[in-house]
Amino acid sequence: MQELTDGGEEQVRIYAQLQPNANVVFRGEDIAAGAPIAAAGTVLTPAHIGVLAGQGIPDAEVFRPLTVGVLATGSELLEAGEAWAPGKIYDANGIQNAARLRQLGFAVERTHCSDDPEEIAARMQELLTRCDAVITSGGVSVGQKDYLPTVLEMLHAEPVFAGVAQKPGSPMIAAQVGEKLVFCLSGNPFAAAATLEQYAVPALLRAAGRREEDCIPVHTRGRLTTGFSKPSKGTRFLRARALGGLVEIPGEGNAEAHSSGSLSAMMGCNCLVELPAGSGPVAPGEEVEVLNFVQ
Ligand SMILES: Nc1nc2c(c(=O)[nH]1)N[C@H]1C(S)=C(S)[C@@H](COP(=O)(O)OP(=O)(O)OC[C@H]3O[C@@H](n4cnc5c(N)ncnc54)[C@H](O)[C@@H]3O)O[C@H]1N2
Ligand code: MOO
Repeated sequence: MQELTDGGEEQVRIYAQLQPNANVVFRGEDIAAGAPIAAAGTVLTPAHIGVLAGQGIPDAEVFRPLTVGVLATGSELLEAGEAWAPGKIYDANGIQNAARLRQLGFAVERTHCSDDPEEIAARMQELLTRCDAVITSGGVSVGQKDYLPTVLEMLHAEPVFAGVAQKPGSPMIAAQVGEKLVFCLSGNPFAAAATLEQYAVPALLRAAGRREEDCIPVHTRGRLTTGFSKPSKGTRFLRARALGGLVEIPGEGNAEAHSSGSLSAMMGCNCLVELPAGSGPVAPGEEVEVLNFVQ
């Protein structure tokens, strides 16, 4: 290296002993000839694409991106931008679920409809003809206008499971219409977001061709920097931010920030904290189970 000389042009004094092959990059040093670059089912990151291009490989065989139909149900729903009227709320679930699915590489067709079983069935049928799977929100519980169970029967859906023993999102339903998966999530916005991560995202990513271990939220343990004041009779999932082994539950001192109907505390969160059935309040310094959102 010229920094290890006196810089002489005609005669040069070299200050360091040369080592054979020092500072030489050998052919095949980065990737040996014939070595696999990525196993089947690997998500191609910019680094994978860079390595492929560096080997002169212009294209790679990939799975077809799946299209997911996102249907928000509820006669109270308005599209953001529409004029508000009494009794109405803006559709947050549809847009949030669609954005999350797009972030994971899915194509999305999004729409919303009223609490009318014929209309829900028609919209779901349309989405099923064009999409590989459908995610709905709202109308899954036992209220008079909760028609999703009826609609699934109308479409001769095969149940996969109905109900999950947790808060939030307990009344969700997973079913198959023909070969296609349908997830009917609760209308409460945080319940929809949490169960999308826990149940729909892993199944859809697996169907899209990802390796199984890359489809499931990774479980880690973390130490709380903030607490949660309510006891948990059943299994409870809280939205949280995990970084470097520390976990912050947002909205400290305000358990209502964690109600299924509140969404804003979800901003900036990257995981769910699992509080087992029968837990009391949790305090800073305690260790908790963390489910990291799939990247
Ligand atoms: N008798 C019982 N009632 C309820 C039970 C139960 O076990 N027994 N479970 C409760 C739980 S837990 C949940 S979760 C909800 C789920 O109900 P639905 O899925 O039928 O949800 P909706 O009533 O349609 O909506 C709930 C809430 O969320 C609002 N919402 C709906 N869609 C959207 C959207 N796209 N964007 C924003 N907000 C939305 C809706 O207006 C309601 O306020 O059932 C309980 N009941
Ligand atoms: O499951 Mo519900 O989301 O607890 O309100």
